[in-house]
Amino acid sequence: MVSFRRLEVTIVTVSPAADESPATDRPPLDSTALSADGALLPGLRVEVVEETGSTNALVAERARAGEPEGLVVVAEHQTAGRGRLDRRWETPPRAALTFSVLLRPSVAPASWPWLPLLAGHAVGKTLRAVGHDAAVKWPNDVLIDGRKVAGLLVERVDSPAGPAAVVGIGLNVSTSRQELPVPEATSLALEAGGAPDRTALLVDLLATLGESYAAWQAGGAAAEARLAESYAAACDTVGREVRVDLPAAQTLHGRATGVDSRGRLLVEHDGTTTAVAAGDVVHVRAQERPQD
Ligand SMILES: O=C(O)CCCC[C@@H]1SC[C@@H]2NC(=O)N[C@@H]21
Repeated sequence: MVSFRRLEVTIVTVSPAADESPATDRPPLDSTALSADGALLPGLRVEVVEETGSTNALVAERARAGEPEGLVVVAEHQTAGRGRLDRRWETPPRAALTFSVLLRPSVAPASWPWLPLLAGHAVGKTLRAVGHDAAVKWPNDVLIDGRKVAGLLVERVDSPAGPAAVVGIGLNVSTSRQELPVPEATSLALEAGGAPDRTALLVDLLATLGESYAAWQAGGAAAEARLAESYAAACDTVGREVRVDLPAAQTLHGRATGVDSRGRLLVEHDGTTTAVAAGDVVHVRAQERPQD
């Protein structure tokens, strides 16, 4: 099991406001500090690559070849970054934190759907710890003030060494308004008037993720019940009118009322509650609600 200690990291502002033209002075990650044999992050092996197609693809390949859990690959630039539902995830070089973590959870596969929620929750906690008003959007996004700042893509990989999960995280750090793909997205720099140091932020993110992962693996059903409560409290989706596009081209409209002990979103409509295991959620404004 991966276990790595909590680190106190000071996040310093180093870049100009991202609202202006794209920053040209984006400092590289400190790969020496990150890769120093787990010195900063015991239990993890961090590799920084200048450019790759997708860190999820790269880590999945390593998982198939038998790599043990704890590998983290961070890319300064992805040329074919993958998002959920076959979407693309594009960020300019050094403007984001784009990385993937290889895990081999010992818990039953039925519990694995917790992984994206657990990881998104860890990103939200880390951002709140450095002063951002971050919330999670079920199941895979992290928002600041209703705008998406981070997305997660968790993929299962089968290998002779057993099943693995690749947890991919993309967090917009110094991305300017004009570099963002949609107006509903944001970056830390846009929210705070300057970008944090990405190395320190990555260390903090990985430490928080490691803590949550260890507690989940060790805690069984009680830990999942606690996680459901804590996730729901940090979830911007809960309490909202939502439209959920379900995998079988069906759509569900209703009010999100909570998250159950399996991580499913509970959606209430006409007195009936549906537990949603997978779907694309839209937070619906009142005027967009369908006529009953
Ligand atoms: O919001 C989404 O749809 C998920 C985006 C996930 C992007 C990250 S960036 C690091 C990792 N590598 C990928 O190709 N995708 C994930």
